[in-house]
Amino acid sequence: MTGIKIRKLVFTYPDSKYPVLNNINLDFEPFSWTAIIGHNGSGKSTLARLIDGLLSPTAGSIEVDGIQVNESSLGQIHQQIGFVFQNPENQFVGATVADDVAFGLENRQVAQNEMGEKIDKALKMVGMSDYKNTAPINLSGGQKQRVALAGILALMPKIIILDEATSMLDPLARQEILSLLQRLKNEYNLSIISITHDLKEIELADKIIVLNDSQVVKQGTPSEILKDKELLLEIGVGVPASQQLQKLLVERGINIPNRYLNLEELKNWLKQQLQ
Ligand SMILES: Nc1ncnc2c1ncn2[C@@H]1O[C@H](COP(=O)(O)OP(=O)(O)OP(=O)(O)O)[C@@H](O)[C@H]1O
Repeated sequence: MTGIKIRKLVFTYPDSKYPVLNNINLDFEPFSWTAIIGHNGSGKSTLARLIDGLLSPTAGSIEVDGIQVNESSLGQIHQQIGFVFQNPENQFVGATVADDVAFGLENRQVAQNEMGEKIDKALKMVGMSDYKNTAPINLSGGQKQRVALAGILALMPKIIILDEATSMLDPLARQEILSLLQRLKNEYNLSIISITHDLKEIELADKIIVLNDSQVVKQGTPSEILKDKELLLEIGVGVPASQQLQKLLVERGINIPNRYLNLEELKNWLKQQLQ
């Protein structure tokens, strides 16, 4: 079980007067998908870096799976957490896809005779076995993110943090990588934390955390958060198309359910009404 417990967390960058995060209390349930949303500069990436121990809290505490995140526990924490960033190009170090996946394993000093099997398994998990000997530079954006993911999965983390990991992908590649992550999460009991501005990605979460003005201003399920149009506009996420359509239907006097419906649910509801 890998949950994360954050208590009274404060973080101020050394050259800044004001905290980026101020008195944050949060729980991330094990095996869950949590989306962190908020406008640019609201502290989402900073929070992720604090969870991974890349930054140290100014005050307060973070526990990952019962282990306090601090300098002496960094090795243990990094074994549990894998990061996927926005631009996969920045994550590549190997001349081939296989070399690249090997990099993290080499850092962990995995024995040479176990390496091949682990690389093959990770590439199979992300559907990239056929590209083992390809140079990463020759892959599409979606394929690059799959390889970056394989490099992380080879290390068998329990938590994957996606820091705007799908933001550079086209809609199809984005959908593919999100479906892959959903499948992997269920198959391997992973916890996912996704920092995102993308509504499709937000909808996948079990829980959404909204950051604003260095605080957690709201937490809830996608249906609770995505029907709050004012909040979504304030943090620059935009209002889901289904919500805009729902509003239009209500204005036309159509008696539509008073809860959040995603596009698929709205389509099905309309179909039923028209039968
Ligand atoms: N290394 C740093 N030193 C000083 N200030 C920083 C540093 N990194 C980030 N900041 C500041 O901290 C605030 C939060 O940044 P952070 O990257 O966590 O926000 P974010 O919500 O992830 O933003 P975005 O959506 O644009 O990625 C911003 O005001 C940013 O300028």
